[in-house]
Amino acid sequence: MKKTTKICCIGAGYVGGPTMSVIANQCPEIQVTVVDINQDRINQWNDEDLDKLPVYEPGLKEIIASNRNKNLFFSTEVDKAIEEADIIFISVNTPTKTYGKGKGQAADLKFIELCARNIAKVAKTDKIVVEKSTLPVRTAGAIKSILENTGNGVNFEILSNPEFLAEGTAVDDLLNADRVLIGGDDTPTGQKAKDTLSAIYEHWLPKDRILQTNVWSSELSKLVANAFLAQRVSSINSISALCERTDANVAEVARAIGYDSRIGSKFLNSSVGFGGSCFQKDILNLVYIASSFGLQEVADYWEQVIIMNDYQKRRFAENIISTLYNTVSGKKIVFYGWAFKKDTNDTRESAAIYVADALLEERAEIIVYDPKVSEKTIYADMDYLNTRTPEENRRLLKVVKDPIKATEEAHAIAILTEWDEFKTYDWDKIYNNMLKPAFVFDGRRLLDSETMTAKGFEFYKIGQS
Ligand SMILES: NC(=O)c1ccc[n+]([C@@H]2O[C@H](COP(=O)([O-])OP(=O)(O)OC[C@H]3O[C@@H](n4cnc5c(N)ncnc54)[C@H](O)[C@@H]3O)[C@@H](O)[C@H]2O)c1
Ligand SMILES: O=c1ccn([C@@H]2O[C@H](COP(=O)(O)OP(=O)(O)O[C@H]3O[C@H](CO)[C@@H](O)[C@H](O)[C@H]3O)[C@@H](O)[C@H]2O)c(=O)[nH]1
Repeated sequence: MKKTTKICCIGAGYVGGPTMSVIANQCPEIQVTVVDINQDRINQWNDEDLDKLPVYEPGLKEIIASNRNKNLFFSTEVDKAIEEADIIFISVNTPTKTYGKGKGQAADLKFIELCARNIAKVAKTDKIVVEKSTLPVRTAGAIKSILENTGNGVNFEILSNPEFLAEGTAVDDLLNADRVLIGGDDTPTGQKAKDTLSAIYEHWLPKDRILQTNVWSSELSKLVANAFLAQRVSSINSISALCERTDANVAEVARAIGYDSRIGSKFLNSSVGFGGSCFQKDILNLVYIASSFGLQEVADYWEQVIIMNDYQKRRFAENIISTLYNTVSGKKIVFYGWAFKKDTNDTRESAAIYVADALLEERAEIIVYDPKVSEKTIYADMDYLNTRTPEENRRLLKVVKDPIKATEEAHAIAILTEWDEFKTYDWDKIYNNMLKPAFVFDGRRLLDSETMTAKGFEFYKIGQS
């Protein structure tokens, strides 16, 4: 009888969970086990109530419902899953370092190293080890060294297979990936490992979308893809500031340039600034790598993308303060949205956090409504900044479940996430609820200026005067 292929994925987060669920769904003959050291997270993945999964992604709960405990398992038994697996994906977090050399820029690889050491300790048979996490170029070398020097003499092939899914569209991105990148050695065993991994994706993707490269190109391409995408957002955001001074409209400019097929129309939506766990972290990592090779001009070039993003968030907050007669002290400002983009419950590096912080420094009172983000997460985000005490954060910022009631006696509304439901609200009722003049600051260019102005609002939209 043919032996069942077994996959273990270490790290049941925003990447490990959805990626492995889709692999299990598309490859019924493969057994997939996703492991994590965080017992709470695993409990959530195993929760009977599919609305309690730790990651919200459209289409995900349906996939989990039809595969969980058939060929898809979530567990804390890390060693057992490693031992049994033929292929091990490492999908743990690689945050920006907060200490020591490279603090504030370099990727913290301690979780990766722990995984490598654990695999080396436990593995008794040959394994393919796949870097799914985003890693600095040449990390595979470090993993290889740990595995070969501390292992039990078994053979490890190390592949780089960065993930390109975007949150909010993870399932669709996985099912219809533009490309899958597989980096590995050109040796016969390296080629065999690349082909084994490729065969998994070939279950649902055409072969010509699966690119094979050397390991270093694959690792670097992931950082570069994110840097290019973020650069587009910062570029259009820089132009939004100019539009606000010149009566040009950033959407019209984006459309006009996007029609040029060399430029393309995607990723030109001006906003309050990009967030998410990846863009900033990966660019900082690129900046660190470039400067550690003495390429200061390269480092400075990419750092500007972050500087522009910080400027955009600051500019949005400052515009609220100056428009509200240069003081927001004691004024009630309602935040519509806290997630870093729509259709996700993820708030990492969300612009909302930094705008809230700037307004709280000016003693505003903030009321937050987000359809998917919990009160606990919002307070954790604010406390993490360490700008003020947790008690002050809870006194000045409230989280509510009724977005319309929240606007009673409010001085202003700020739109921080582009949730579709905000477009469907009864804005006449909201107008009546608010103090006058009723200000709306649209950081996502979600609402129509003419309609909002006709209703009586003082309406400000990023990138439009
Ligand atoms: N979030 C995204 O959209 C996205 C997309 C592409 C790539 N990435 C990259 O993928 C990686 C994972 O990102 P994420 O958003 O899923 O992170 P995450 O924080 O959501 O999940 C990581 C998980 O790994 C677990 N973990 C850490 N060390 C462990 C260990 N030694 N053993 C077992 N479990 C361990 C943590 O408990 C956590 O649950 C990062 O490198 C990130 O840059 C993320
Ligand atoms: O035109 C745009 C496009 C995006 N954004 C913002 O940019 C941030 C990132 O958005 P997006 O890239 O859609 O989501 P992520 O989940 O962060 O995905 C990025 O980061 C992932 C993690 O590395 C990669 O896998 C994806 O390919 C890459 O798109 C969000 O705050 C968006 O609101 C804009 O402001 N304007």
